[in-house]
Amino acid sequence: MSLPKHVRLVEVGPRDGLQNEAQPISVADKVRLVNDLTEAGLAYIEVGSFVSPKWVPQMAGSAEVFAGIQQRPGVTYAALAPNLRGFEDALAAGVKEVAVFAAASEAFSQRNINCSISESLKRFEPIMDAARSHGVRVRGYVSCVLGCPYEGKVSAEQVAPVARALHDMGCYEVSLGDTIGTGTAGDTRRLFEVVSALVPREQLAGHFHDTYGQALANVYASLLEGISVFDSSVAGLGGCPYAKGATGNIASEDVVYLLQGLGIETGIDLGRLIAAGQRISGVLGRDNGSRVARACSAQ
Ligand SMILES: CC(C)(COP(=O)([O-])OP(=O)([O-])OC[C@H]1O[C@@H](n2cnc3c(N)ncnc32)[C@H](O)[C@@H]1OP(=O)([O-])[O-])[C@@H](O)C(=O)NCCC(=O)NCCSC(=O)C[C@@](C)(O)CC(=O)[O-]
Repeated sequence: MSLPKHVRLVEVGPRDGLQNEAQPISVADKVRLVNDLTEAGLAYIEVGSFVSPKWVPQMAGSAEVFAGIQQRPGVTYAALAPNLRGFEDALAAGVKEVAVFAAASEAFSQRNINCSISESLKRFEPIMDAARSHGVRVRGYVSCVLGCPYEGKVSAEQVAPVARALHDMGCYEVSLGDTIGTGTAGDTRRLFEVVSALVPREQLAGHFHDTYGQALANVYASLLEGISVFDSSVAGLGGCPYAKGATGNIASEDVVYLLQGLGIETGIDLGRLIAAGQRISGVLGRDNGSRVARACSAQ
């Protein structure tokens, strides 16, 4: 299969990245990050989550972040919604695209959203109905597609029916998340081979965490499988509050560098992206998790 000419990056740093930080982050810093990412040319930014603040305190204030950002026409600003309440709060905040999130492992589903996989899929149905009537697009996530922090190895055959259920209920795209970053390039190729029998490849995305240093290899393996949408996080921010030991998402800067080297367009200004990552890393007082950003900033 030939490589795609264009890849779309879904920037999840402000959500998946910041949700895991222990220290409080001001609304102003979140707004600045989203605006910086817009300036860097990201066409899709996941800004926040309308989840319970008891479960994920860092995402409290997502409505204020939406109110503060400068939205550029043509850019999608999205949020997670775990239930109808979250969807309604997102709608009230003016959100035009939401994401629902399920898991391929029962134990993770319970720890993350306090219900079984099948209960979660039922919970999404009223969101899909409400989204349709308000013209809101819905993206779907499946977590733990290559491994679970509680159950260990997860097979592609466990993932495929969950991805299909999200697709069948109307999610226009399903992102497959290697939540704990244990997957290898071989596992990734097999995952997309199996899942694409039930969901078209053009409607699948890859979401890789870099815990074992395999994320970039997994992006490349996915490209070879015809996948052309990837979730990534500026400065490699992130982890998952319900996946102990999971490190950051793959760094957006590193993915852009890989894609540029392959002659694949993203529309992203790497210099501006690096600057955005340096700034938020400074705010958080942590090392920049992007190797490309670290190397470029050292020059
Ligand atoms: C789903 C629930 C709410 C169920 O949690 P629950 O406790 O079963 O829900 P409940 O309906 O019994 O409500 C409990 C309390 O939460 C409130 N509540 C209920 N819903 C909302 C809402 N939408 N917004 C704000 N508050 C809400 C509700 O009002 C009530 O408040 P109380 O009466 O106790 O004061 C909870 O488990 C939750 O919020 N979980 C979110 C977990 C999460 O955000 N995880 C991280 C995102 S997933 C991820 O990172 C993986 C991904 C996507 O990146 C891909 C990958 O890497 O794998």
